[in-house]
Amino acid sequence: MADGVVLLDTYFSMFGMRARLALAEKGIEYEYKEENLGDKSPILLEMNPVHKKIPVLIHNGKPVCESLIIVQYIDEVWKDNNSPSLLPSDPYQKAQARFWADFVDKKVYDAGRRLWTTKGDELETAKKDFIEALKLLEAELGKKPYFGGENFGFVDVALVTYSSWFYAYETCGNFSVAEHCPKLMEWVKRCMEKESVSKSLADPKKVYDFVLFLRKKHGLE
Ligand SMILES: N[C@@H](CCC(=O)N[C@@H](CS)C(=O)NCC(=O)O)C(=O)O
Repeated sequence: MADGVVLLDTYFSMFGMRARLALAEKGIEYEYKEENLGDKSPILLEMNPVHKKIPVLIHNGKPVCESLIIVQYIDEVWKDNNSPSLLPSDPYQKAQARFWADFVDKKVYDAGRRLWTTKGDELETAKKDFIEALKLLEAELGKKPYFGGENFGFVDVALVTYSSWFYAYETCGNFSVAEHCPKLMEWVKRCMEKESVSKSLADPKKVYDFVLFLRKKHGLE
């Protein structure tokens, strides 16, 4: 494998988008390789033999796996680039940022997935869980412009990629994020004003078409 930076990814992945976004924030040039998860490439299997999942960041031939670990790696390796650090230097603040990013992975991902893979009572529970998780995040954001405070940071990267799935979640679940969490939607708009964010996130309409395709495949439509 040649030197440099390669990202194994898929367009629709909120995890892959985190890596794209962190690389964009730091202004890193890289080779993008779109994976077909139905027919995984030998390089993906070689670089992530444990989970066999995207994203994988390959830096000078060496793989880094798991999106939040990739974002932290990018933040540490390219810390002298012109953008501020994504993670705070204070150990307590850093622990808090990691806590909320972990919360996103545990609660938002799980409830979000149930929003487009279930029906009836299960869907109602998913909706309740999803809104509850977003409300907790909205409270954590408080009056700050970003989760990172004045600067866009680690939790912002972890969560904002989900916003490209909101339209699909809302349509499948028949609810509105803005109605329940207006401040969080203002934060999404604020983040989208950053070029690093807008260019890294998938088009919500395309995400919805993709979700419809998966729902048909699994007999949900
Ligand atoms: N915890 C992982 C999750 C990555 C993940 O679930 N990737 C999915 C695509 S969104 C994948 O590669 N799935 C392939 C598979 O499960 O076989 C991360 O944060 O990177």
